[in-house]
Amino acid sequence: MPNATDRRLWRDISVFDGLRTLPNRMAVITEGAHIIALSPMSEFDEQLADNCTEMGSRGVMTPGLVDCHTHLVFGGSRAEEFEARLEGASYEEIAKRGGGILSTVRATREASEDELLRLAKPRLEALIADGVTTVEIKSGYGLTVEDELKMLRVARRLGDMLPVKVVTTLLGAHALPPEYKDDSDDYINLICKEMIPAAVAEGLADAVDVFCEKIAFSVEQCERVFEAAEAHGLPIKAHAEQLSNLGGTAMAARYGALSADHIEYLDDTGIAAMREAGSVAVILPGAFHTLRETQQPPIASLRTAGVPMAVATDANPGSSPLFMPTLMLNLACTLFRLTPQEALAGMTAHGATALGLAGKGLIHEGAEADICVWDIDAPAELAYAVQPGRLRQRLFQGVLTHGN
Ligand SMILES: N=CN[C@@H](CCC(=O)O)C(=O)O
Ligand SMILES: [Zn+2]
Repeated sequence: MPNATDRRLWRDISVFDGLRTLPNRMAVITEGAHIIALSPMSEFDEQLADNCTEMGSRGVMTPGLVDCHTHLVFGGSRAEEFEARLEGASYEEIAKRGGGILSTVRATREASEDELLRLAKPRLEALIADGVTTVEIKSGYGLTVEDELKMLRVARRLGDMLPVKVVTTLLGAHALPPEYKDDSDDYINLICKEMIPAAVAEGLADAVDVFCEKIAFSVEQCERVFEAAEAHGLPIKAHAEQLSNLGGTAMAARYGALSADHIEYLDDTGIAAMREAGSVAVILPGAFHTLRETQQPPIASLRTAGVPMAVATDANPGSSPLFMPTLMLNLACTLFRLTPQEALAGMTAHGATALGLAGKGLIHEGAEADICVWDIDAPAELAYAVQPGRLRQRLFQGVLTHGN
């Protein structure tokens, strides 16, 4: 099997470069962890093929997929809640009676770090098998300092043991834990004064996130969390405008949010604030689908405003128990009318920007060799059909981890 230092050559391949499909069929060469040549097949200099391992021809090359919003580390199952929703209970009603996120909190608190790792590994392997090379993993089901750190340690360990880049996000402000019932400001104090500093001290968090919603935290409370994050030098993101329009996105944009996620109820003020701040709109069709939402995110207005749109799985036990990134490409198109190119850019270049990794998720000479090659004829087919098994080859940091 070739190793990372070999030169590898693909011929006559269609390339989606992270933003668009290149007009010509291409030749691509990698060496070590980087792409060293990318040229139209018609201009390919055959001498460059010397000393290259031939990796095949035809098919489609994309950057490795970037899943920029997941909650992969959790205990328990919410199948019963799924059934309750089918019988008419809403996500908010279930949350208000102590189910929903809090039911996962109970199971996650009970699980050891090793147990959470054992449970999360196959979920992440499923994403990797569908082309993911960079993934974000949030905490948010611990809601004590120790349990949040436990989740983040699991996320870091997953990144150490599997061929994927893991970016971690502290989501202490995901739900109000029962022991702080009627004391939500005290819980926000705990996040600001203990949780964020502890996560920073252990190097466990790459960003800080909040759930700004009536069933979670107010705009003012989320702002306090962002102030603490800023004081510790951490970038911020927000679950905002998912179930109602509270204005959390505009506030997050004032703190330079990397992204605002869900945003079904986002209004023009919020869109303008995002454009101004350079925030990415993270579109989560899995949650929209699972919760049978009806309010569409304002795709056309985001497009007109030039706000970059990312697409992610939101893989989690409640609102999006869906662990298949390419399914999200399909849902983003069918539910929200993204074009297949927009959906793919959302899970490559724009997904990377939503993680503060602008420049990743692209194919060009000099780019890192995080690459997927798919057994399809055109990039749009990745969004058009929902069909496991099309990943022919996957390179992570130049190492071939799938195919041959
Ligand atoms: N919206 C809030 N948080 C998660 C849901 C988590 C859950 O239901 O367990 C989300 O992104 O959809
Ligand atoms: Zn989420």
